[in-house]
Amino acid sequence: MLIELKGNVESLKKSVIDEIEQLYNLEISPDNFLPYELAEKLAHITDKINREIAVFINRRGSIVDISVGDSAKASIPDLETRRDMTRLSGIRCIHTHPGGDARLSPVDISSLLKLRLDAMVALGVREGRVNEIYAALPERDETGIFARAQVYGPLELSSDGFRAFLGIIRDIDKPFGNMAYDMGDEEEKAILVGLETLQGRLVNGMSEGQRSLEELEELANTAGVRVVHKILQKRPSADSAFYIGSGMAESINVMRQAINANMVIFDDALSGAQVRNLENTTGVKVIDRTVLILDIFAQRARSREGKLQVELAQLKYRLPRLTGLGTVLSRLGGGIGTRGPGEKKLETDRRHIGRRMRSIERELKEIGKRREMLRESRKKDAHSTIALVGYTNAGKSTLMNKLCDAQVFAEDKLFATLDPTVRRLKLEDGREAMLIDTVGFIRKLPHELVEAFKSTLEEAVYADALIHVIDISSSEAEVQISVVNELLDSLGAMNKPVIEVLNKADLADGKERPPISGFKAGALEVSALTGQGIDKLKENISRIFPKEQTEIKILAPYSEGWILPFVHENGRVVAQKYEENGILINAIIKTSNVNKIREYLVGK
Ligand SMILES: Nc1nc2c(ncn2[C@@H]2O[C@H](COP(=O)(O)OP(=O)(O)OP(=O)(O)O)[C@@H](O)[C@H]2O)c(=O)[nH]1
Ligand SMILES: [Mg+2]
Repeated sequence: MLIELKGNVESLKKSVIDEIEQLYNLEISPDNFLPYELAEKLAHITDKINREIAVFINRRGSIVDISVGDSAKASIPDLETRRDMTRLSGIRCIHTHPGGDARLSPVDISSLLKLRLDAMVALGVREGRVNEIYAALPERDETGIFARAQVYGPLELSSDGFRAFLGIIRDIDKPFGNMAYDMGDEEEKAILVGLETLQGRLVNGMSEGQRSLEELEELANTAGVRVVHKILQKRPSADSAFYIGSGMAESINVMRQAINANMVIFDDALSGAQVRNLENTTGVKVIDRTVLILDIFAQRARSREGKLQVELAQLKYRLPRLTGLGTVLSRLGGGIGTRGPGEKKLETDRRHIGRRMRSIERELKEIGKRREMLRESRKKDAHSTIALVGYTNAGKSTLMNKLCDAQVFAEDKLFATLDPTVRRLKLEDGREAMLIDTVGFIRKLPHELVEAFKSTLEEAVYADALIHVIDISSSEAEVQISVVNELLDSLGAMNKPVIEVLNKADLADGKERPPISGFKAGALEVSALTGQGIDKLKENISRIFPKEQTEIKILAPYSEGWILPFVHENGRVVAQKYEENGILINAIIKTSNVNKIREYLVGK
């Protein structure tokens, strides 16, 4: 399967294509201008096929493109959009000349300047070896334009000079004079695009399409992208080729040049073909809501399990869309959509993806088993478990901190929590429950993510009860409630007591609350921030576990050797003391088990 190989490849043997594709896997250190291994491999392949191969490398050392045939045909038009015209593209081209003569052709030089490459390097190949090397670096003219080239050569592969090139390139690339240019050339500036397909109900004067787009902006901000424009197109349904109308796609191309945007983010999941078409027409990187959410998760995942889950979701999403995202994204070399958990670059090779997915799934299964054992041991502890669920940013973690006097990370950003966190919750009557903080929900949550986070989400499925945290200050509360309920339902987590909590009541204080429905009459107003309503909430929590556990004190005679193991098995021993006539045990056990040892109870 050919993924990113371009140019004249039809007549190549499968084995050669494989060999060329393997080049993508080469580890290239950012300070190695011309890796020895790469040069040797290129020479070897060139000798076999008797044709030019061009490899494009960015400054981080990633190969962003490979093309076979004539280097002049190796077009990388998207480089234009990457940076200001007064700066270099940050990409160098290393290509071969079969026949041994490495002198650069006029076409080589004009490609260098036209594409504002960092360097154009030619390897003359003779009998499978690098015979000689020529390299050209661009130079600015008086006005700062890259109009000339400085040619170096003939050089040898072992030459130390190559190392110096990287420094020279950095110097050349320094901003010229007082030319105005955007310091944040790595900053991602996006146009957001949504669809208004159905004439839904207006909430606070906004349609569902508008509100979803607002949320997309929040997601973009969370991911570190600046939103420079938002478009909502009214259409009866999404276009299969472009999602929006093709005319609209073309006008986005004009618009993004005018306002200097370097990416377009769509509010729904796009197919690979749609991404490809949209990227071709708009001339910039195109991503969708799913990629954005996955990117946020990738940035935030901390635990091994979380990281694996996110990577798996990313790969699942990517696999059927490789032709779309694979080409342009990888060429652009970075940013949203290319990051894996921990800044790892995502795999773009289909076979590798398959292999990686299987290995992640295996490891996750192992971790899942351990999680299950943990759950079992909690059960044995006779501890009831309560899971905090709710829309992202509703205040789940803040509430957990208040209830348990804990210091769980909470932040006014989406998806602050990814890993389920467990804390002990002391109830007024001395009993204890385990409180579990979970990942927040969001509308249009990518199903790849739900799938991958199943074992994490299962914490909610296996909990004895749920606390559904609702941000009552949000104008979106109603939609958020139904999104959460639907997701819980689909996970099969609804068949248990649910306490609904209307959080952030402090913000609504004094203000008329918009009429919101969708929650139960008994829903409790609280503020996780000020503590308002928290005691009442604790009472409610105690009430849903009617004496499931009881604290007992017994004296087990030494003749009744079964008692201590029985208590251990069915509860949690708080203290035990060996006395003259037996073992004095303090324990918390399930109420249903008290009868079996009732005759040994000693007061309370
Ligand atoms: N005014 C006010 N702000 C609150 C209250 N509860 C939480 N917040 C704020 O809301 C923001 C989100 O809180 P988190 O506790 O991180 O929300 P979360 O539900 O855990 O969010 P995710 O983990 O991202 O799903 C934070 O800035 C909190 O300070 C509240 O009762 N009143
Ligand atoms: Mg949280």
